[in-house]
Amino acid sequence: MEFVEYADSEMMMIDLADRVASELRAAITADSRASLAVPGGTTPGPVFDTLSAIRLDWDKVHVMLTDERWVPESSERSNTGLLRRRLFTGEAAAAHYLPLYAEAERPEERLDALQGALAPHLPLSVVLLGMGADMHTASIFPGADQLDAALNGDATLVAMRAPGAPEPRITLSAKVLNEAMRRHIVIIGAEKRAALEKAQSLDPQEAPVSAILKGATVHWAEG
Ligand SMILES: O=C(O)[C@H](O)[C@@H](O)[C@H](O)[C@H](O)COP(=O)(O)O
Repeated sequence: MEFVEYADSEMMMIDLADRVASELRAAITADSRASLAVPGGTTPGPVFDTLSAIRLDWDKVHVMLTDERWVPESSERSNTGLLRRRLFTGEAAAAHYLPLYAEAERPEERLDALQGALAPHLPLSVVLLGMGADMHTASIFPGADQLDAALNGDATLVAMRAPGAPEPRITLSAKVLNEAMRRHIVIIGAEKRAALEKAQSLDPQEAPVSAILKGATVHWAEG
C-alpha cells in the first residue's frame, strides 16, 4: 500500500481527480474504453466536481458506484443522486452510467440483472473507494450478514444488511475491487487515519478495508 499525505483536502481532491483522469486516459489509449467505480457518502463530492470538468473521452467511460443504498434515486440517501448532481455534469455528462439499483423491494430480486450489466466492463480500470471509521469500505461492513460472501466469494455484487446501515445495500465484492487495474482510497481526518493504521493488523472480518489494501494508494488529508 502507498500512503500519500496532502497539505489540505482541497489539494488532495484536485490531485486525485487529475490522477484518476490520467489513468482513465491511459486505459482508453490501451483498450479504446475504460471503466470507473466511485464511492458515495460525504467525502467524494469535491473529487467529482473537479473530475466532471476534465476533458477526456468520457463517452468511452462506463461509470458505476462501489456500493449503493437500496433506495430510489429521488431519495437524499441515493448515491446515484450524488453522481447526477456532482459528476454527470459538464464534460463527464457524456459518460455511461451502470446503476447498482433497480426498482424492487429487495436487492436480491435484481442482483442477477445488475450483475449481468456490469460483466462486460470488468475488470475495472480504476476504482476509487471511501472508508468509514468502523473500517468498512464500499458496503462491506463489519458484522454484515453477507460479509463472508463479499470478502471471499466469486460474485461481482453482494446484497448486504448491516447493523450500522439504515437500509439494505448492494456492494461490489472484494474480488472485483482487488481485480481493478488501479485502486485509490480517499480519507479525511485523524480518526480515519488511525482506523486505517489499525486495520492493517486486523483480519478483514473485523476490518473489511484490510482486504483491499494491497496495491492500493491511500490519499489522506487532515481536513
Ligand atoms: O454509500 C456509502 O456510504 C459509501 O459508498 C461508503 O462506503 C463510504 O465511502 C464510507 O461510508 C465513507 O463515508 P463518508 O465519506 O461519508 O465518511
